[in-house]
Amino acid sequence: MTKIELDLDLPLGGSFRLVVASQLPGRGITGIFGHSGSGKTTLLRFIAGLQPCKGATLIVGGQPWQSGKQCLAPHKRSVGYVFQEASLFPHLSAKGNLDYASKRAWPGSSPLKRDIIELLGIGSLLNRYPHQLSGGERQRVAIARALLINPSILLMDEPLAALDEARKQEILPYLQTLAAHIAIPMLYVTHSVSELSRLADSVLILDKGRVKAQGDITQVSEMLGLSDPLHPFSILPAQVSEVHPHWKLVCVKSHKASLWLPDTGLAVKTKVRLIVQAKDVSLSISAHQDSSILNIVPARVDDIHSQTDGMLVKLHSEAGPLWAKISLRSAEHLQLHSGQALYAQIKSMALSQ
Ligand SMILES: Nc1ncnc2c1ncn2[C@@H]1O[C@H](COP(=O)(O)OP(=O)(O)OP(=O)(O)O)[C@@H](O)[C@H]1O
Repeated sequence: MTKIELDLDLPLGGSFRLVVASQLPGRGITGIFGHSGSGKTTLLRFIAGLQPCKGATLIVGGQPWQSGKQCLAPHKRSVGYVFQEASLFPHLSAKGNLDYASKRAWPGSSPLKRDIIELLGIGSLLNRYPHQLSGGERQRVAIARALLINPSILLMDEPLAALDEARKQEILPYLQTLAAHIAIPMLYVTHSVSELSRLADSVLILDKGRVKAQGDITQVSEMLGLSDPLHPFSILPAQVSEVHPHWKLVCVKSHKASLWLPDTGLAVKTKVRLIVQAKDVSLSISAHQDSSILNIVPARVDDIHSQTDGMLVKLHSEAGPLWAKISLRSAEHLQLHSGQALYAQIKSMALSQ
């Protein structure tokens, strides 16, 4: 496994310093998340050898890329890099771009070219030139090209940021399939929580150059959910337990609760993540039987934060940890207090597979 060990303290112009001492998983997608200017791109550039940092340590799969005085030059690091804009050679077809990479592949066992082409669904595009491809197709070819050099790590810096929503939705399933099939670590920089919740197994959250949290996405979900304090949300891991064709609903089990969602064709046992916006959770003292809301779960108040536009309530619910955003009037009406037992009504939630 190509585990990544990082230890760097990098002062950059002004008062900004990037300080990271972490170990990142050797497989799957690790999301690098943080506000603009938090140091995400600088971290990828350091790993690629493009951003020098004296005294830092970087061990990739047991190989020291930087340690003490030793520092591998960028061209000696087996890194695949995918940027926001697909940087394909415009004078080469998609196939020409891929061949360029395979001729320069690092030695060692690598996935087959035809498998990478298939995983990214670009077989029918090979004879086209970059200007004849859509943004999403160009990006899929760019990812294939980055993988064909047989890298030890794939670095992706906001690879979907330049695409419209429809193109993003088109490319996400390919990235999910890649992560499941390619046995190298992929570091994925993004501002998008929905991309993170859909793709990342583990997350490193940067804040002003420091690691604010790191771990499995469910371990850091509370921090992620508060990354925009005005629009908090919760991430709940769940699994489809039942499909109900008559109601056109599926039932998912999240922690101890069973929640109902519109049927989008998911099979029983499919693992999903639910994103629940705090504004979509309301609270009641009793479990209303006469409500059209499908999902009502017992909960206990953990904490209450006063915000400019209402109260943010941290709940321990049968579906897992939940944030609810309610008005000050409702909080007073419910006589809200820590430890109080009540019911959380989840009005809607997004599902990412
Ligand atoms: N070569 C440099 N010299 C001086 N300062 C730099 C340099 N490169 C980056 N910075 C500063 O370091 C900080 C982190 O930049 P970085 O590009 O890593 O952030 P980011 O999290 O990727 O931001 P964004 O999401 O906007 O792309 C910023 O304040 C930036 O201005």
